[in-house]
Amino acid sequence: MAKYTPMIEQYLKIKEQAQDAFLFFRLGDFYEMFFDDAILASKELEITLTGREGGGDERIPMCGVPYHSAEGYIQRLIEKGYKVAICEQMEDASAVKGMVRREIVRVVTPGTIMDSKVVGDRSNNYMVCVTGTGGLYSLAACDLSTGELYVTSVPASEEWLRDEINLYEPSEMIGDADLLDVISGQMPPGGRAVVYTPWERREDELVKSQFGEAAWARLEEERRICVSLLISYLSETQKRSLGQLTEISSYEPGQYMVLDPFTRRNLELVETVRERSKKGSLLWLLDRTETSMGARLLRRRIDKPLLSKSRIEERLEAVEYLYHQYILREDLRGALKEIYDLERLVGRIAFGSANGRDMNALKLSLGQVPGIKEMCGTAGSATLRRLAAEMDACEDLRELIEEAIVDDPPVSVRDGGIIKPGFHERLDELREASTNGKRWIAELEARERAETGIKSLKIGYNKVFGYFIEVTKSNLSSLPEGRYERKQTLANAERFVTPELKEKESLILEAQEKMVDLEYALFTELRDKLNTQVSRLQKLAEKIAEIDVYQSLAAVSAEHRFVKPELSEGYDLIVEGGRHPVVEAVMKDTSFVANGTELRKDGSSILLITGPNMAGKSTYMRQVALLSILAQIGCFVPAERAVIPMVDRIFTRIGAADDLIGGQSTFMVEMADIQVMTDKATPRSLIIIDELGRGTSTSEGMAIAQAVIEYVHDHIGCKALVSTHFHELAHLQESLSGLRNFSMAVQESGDKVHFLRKLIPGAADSSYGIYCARLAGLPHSIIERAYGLLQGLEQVSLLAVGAGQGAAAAAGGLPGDGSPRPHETGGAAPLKELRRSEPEAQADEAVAIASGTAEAAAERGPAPGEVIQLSIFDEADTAAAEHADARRQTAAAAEAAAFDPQVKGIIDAVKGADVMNMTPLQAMQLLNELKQKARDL
Ligand SMILES: Nc1ncnc2c1ncn2[C@@H]1O[C@H](COP(=O)(O)OP(=O)(O)OP(=O)(O)O)[C@@H](O)[C@H]1O
Repeated sequence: MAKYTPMIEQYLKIKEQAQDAFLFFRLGDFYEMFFDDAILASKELEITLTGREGGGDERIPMCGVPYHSAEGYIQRLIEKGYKVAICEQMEDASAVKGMVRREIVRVVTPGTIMDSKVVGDRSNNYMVCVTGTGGLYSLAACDLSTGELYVTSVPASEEWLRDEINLYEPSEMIGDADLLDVISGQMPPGGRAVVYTPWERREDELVKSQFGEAAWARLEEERRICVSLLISYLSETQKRSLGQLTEISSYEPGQYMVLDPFTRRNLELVETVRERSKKGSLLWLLDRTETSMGARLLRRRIDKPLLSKSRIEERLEAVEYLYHQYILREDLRGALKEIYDLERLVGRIAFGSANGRDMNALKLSLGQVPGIKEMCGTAGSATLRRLAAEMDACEDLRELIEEAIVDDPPVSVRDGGIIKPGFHERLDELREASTNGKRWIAELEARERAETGIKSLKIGYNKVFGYFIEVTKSNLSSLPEGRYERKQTLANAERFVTPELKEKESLILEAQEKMVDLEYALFTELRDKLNTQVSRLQKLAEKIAEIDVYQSLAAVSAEHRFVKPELSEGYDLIVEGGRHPVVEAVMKDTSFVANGTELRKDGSSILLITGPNMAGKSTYMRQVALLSILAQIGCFVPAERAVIPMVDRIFTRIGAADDLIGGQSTFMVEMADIQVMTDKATPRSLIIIDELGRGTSTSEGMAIAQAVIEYVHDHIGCKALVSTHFHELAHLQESLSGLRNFSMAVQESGDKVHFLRKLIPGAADSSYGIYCARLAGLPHSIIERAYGLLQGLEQVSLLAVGAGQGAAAAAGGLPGDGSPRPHETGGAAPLKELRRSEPEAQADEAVAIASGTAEAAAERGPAPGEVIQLSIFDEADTAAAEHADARRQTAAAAEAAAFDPQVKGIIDAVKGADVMNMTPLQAMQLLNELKQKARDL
C-alpha cells in the first residue's frame, strides 16, 4: 500500500470521520480537498483541479478555495445537496514543530446551514428526524436557524408520516433507515432536494441537559427517542452548544386539519402548481407581514389550520378588531417594519456567529417593542391585550447593547471598532495611547519636514516594515547624515526608520493589538450574556410574529372585502356569495362571479357538478376548500356570509396537478388517491373530486365514479363536491338522498359559448369540449372534423340511449336514471325530451327571468347559488333561442329517428319489459336483442 506523507495520512484519518461530506482541509490560507472530493468539487464548483505529491505512487488530485471566500463555495455545495465538513488547524502553525493538529469543527449540512442567504429570510429550513416504535411513527422537526423544535407522533401509516413531513418541506432527513427509504420514494416530485442520512445514535443526557429534566419527563417514550436522535445528530455535526434550542414543542396531529401534499398543491396553498412560485398562491395573497418571523408563522398557520373552534375564535377576534382599525394597523405595520429577524438573530447569538451589526439589529428591533406593546395593550381586542401582557420587552438587553456597541459597527468582530468609547476604562486608555501615538507621528512628520526642508517627506505604514519615513530620490541629498537607517528602496524613493520612530511604533502597535483583543473579549462577553437570555428573546419573537400575522390577515381581509366566518361545531357548510380569493385577486376587473354553497347533512351533502370545460367548476370547488381553510386558520373569508363547520381533513383529487409519481398512470394515481380517501375520510371531512373517473374507458370510468359517489354517500357521509363529464351520472340524485345536481351555466349565442360562471341547480348536458379546443387554437380542419364526428356519434348514441337505458336498468346494473323514461312519455316526444337537458331548460328559464316572466322563474324553487344576476342574461333572449347549427341538426335527426317504426319497435320492447321480474340472464338476452335491432336500423 502506498505510504503517504504525514499530512496526507492526517487528512485520510480525518476524512474517515466525514465520509458523506466534502472535507474542507485547512492548509494555511486555503481549504484544500484531495482525492475523489477534489475531483467532484472541481466539477461542482468549477474550480481548477490540480495535484500534489503526497508520498503515494501517483500524484494526488487536489483543489482548494481561499478560506476568506469559502462561505460562498460551501453554500453552493449545500444548495446542491452535499454536506461540507470543515477541518481547521487547531494550533498556531508558527508555534508548533511538525504537524499542526487539525480537527473537524463543524459539518455544514442542508438542514443545519445558518446562512439566511441559503435558507431564505421568509421561510424556514427544517431538518426532520423520523423513527418508528410501538406502532407509531414519530417525527421531530428542527430549524436550527430560528431555534424551533417540534415533535409529534402519528399512527404507523406511511401516508400520515408523508403528510406530516411534507408540511415541513425539510431539506434534510435523518433517522430509521427503513423509514427514510420509504419516505424518499414518496416525496412529491419537483419539491426541494432532500439529503437523507440514516442515524441510530441517541443521546438522552444531551436532551435532558439541553431542555431540562422536566421537559424530558413530559415527552412520551417514542418522542424521546426521536428528539434524542435528532439532538445527537446536531451535536455531532455542529460540535458546539445549541443554545437557540430552548423548548420542545410537542403536538398532536389531531389538533390540526389534515392536508396531504397533493391537496396542498392542488389548492395552491403556498405555491402554484405550474410555476411552483409563491406568487399566485394563497400564502402570496395573505402575506402582508412586515417581519420575517411573521411571514414564517403565517406559512405555518396555513399549513396547519386548527380544529378547535375556541382557538380559532381567539384569532378571529384579533383579526376582526384590526380589520376595523385602519390607523392602528398602519401604526403597527410601521413599527413592525423596523424589526429585524429576531429568531435568526437569536440563532446566531446562540451559535456564536453574531457580529456587531447583528447586535445593532437586535437593539433597533427591541427599540420598537415598547410601542407595539403599548398599542396592543390598549387595543379593544382581548387577544391583542393578552399578547401585550405576555410581551417581555427585554429593555435590559437593549440597554446592554446600547451601552456597549457603536452605532455603525464593522462586519468583522476581530478588527476592533465595535465597542463604544466610555464603555470600558482600560479600552479607553489603550485607545488614547494609540491615538496619542498616531498624533505624535503626525507631529514628527511636520517636524522632520521643517528640519530637512523636504516638503514631500512623509511618514507611512505597511504591515511588513511598520512605520517609515519616505523621501524621494531627488531629495536624498538634503537628508542629514547618520540619523536615518535605510529600510527599503523603491523605484524613485527610499524608506528610512529612526530609533525614536521604532520605539513609538511598538507602543502604538502594542496598544492596537491589545485594543483589538480587548474589544473582541468585551464583544464575546456581551454575546455570551445575551446567549443566556435567548429564550426570553425567542418568546418575544413569537409574540411579534403573531401580531404581525393578525395585522396581515386583517389588512388583506379589509382590502378584499372578506367577512368574518361564523364557526360552527355542526355539519352544515353554508356560504352566500362565495369567491375564490386568489382568482378574484388576480382578475384585473371585478368580474369574478360569486357563488353560494350549501352542503347540509340533510339533503345536500354531495354536490355533483356538471358543466362544460372552462366553465369554472374547478375554481368553484377549490373556492369551497379555501374558504374552510381560511376560516380555520383564523382569517376572514371572501363571501357575503359563511357558516363554516370544523373540517378535519380535505381531500382533493384534481386533474390539473397530476403527479405521475414513479411512472404511475394518471388513472392509477387517481385510484390511489381515492383509496386513501375512502380509507381516511370521516363525516367531518371535505372531499373534492374533479372529473372523477376519467382516464379509463367511458363505461368503466362512469361505473367507478358512481360506485365512489355511492360509497361516499352511504359509508362516509362527509361533505363532497364532485365534478364530472359523465352527465349520465345526474340520475344519482334520485337514488341518493344527499346528492344534488348542479351545473355551471353557459349561454350559447350563434356559434359562441358564453361562460356565465354561475352555479345553477340541475345537470348539464354538453361539455363544449370541441368549442374549447377551438378556443385553444386547434386547426380549423380538426375542429370541423370533430364536429362532424360528434354529430354522427350523437345520432347513434341517441338511438342507443333509447334502447339501452331500459335494458341497462333491466339488467339490474345501474340504478334508475334521472332522465324522463321513454315509457313515461312515449311517442315522438320522448327522444326530444331526452335531448332537452336541464341546462337548456335553465337557459330558457334564464331568458324568462331576464324578460320578466315571473311564472317561469317561480317554477324552479330557490337553491344555493340561485341569485343569478339579471344583467348576465342581458343578451340571452335572442341567444338562447339560437342553438349552434350542429346541435340543431342533431336534434332534427333525433326527431326524424323517433318516427322510424323500427325505433318505435325498440322502444316498445323496452317499455314492455317487466324489469322487476327478470333474471339477470333474461335482461342480458333482452339487451342483446335490442342491440341487434339497433344494429339493423
Ligand atoms: N366565478 C368565476 N368568475 C369569473 N371567472 C371565473 C370564475 N370561475 C372560474 N373563472 C375563470 O374561468 C376559467 C376556467 O375555470 P376552471 O378551470 O375552474 O373551469 P373548469 O370548469 O374546471 O374547466 P375544465 O373542466 O376544463 O377543467 C379560469 O381561468 C378562471 O379564471
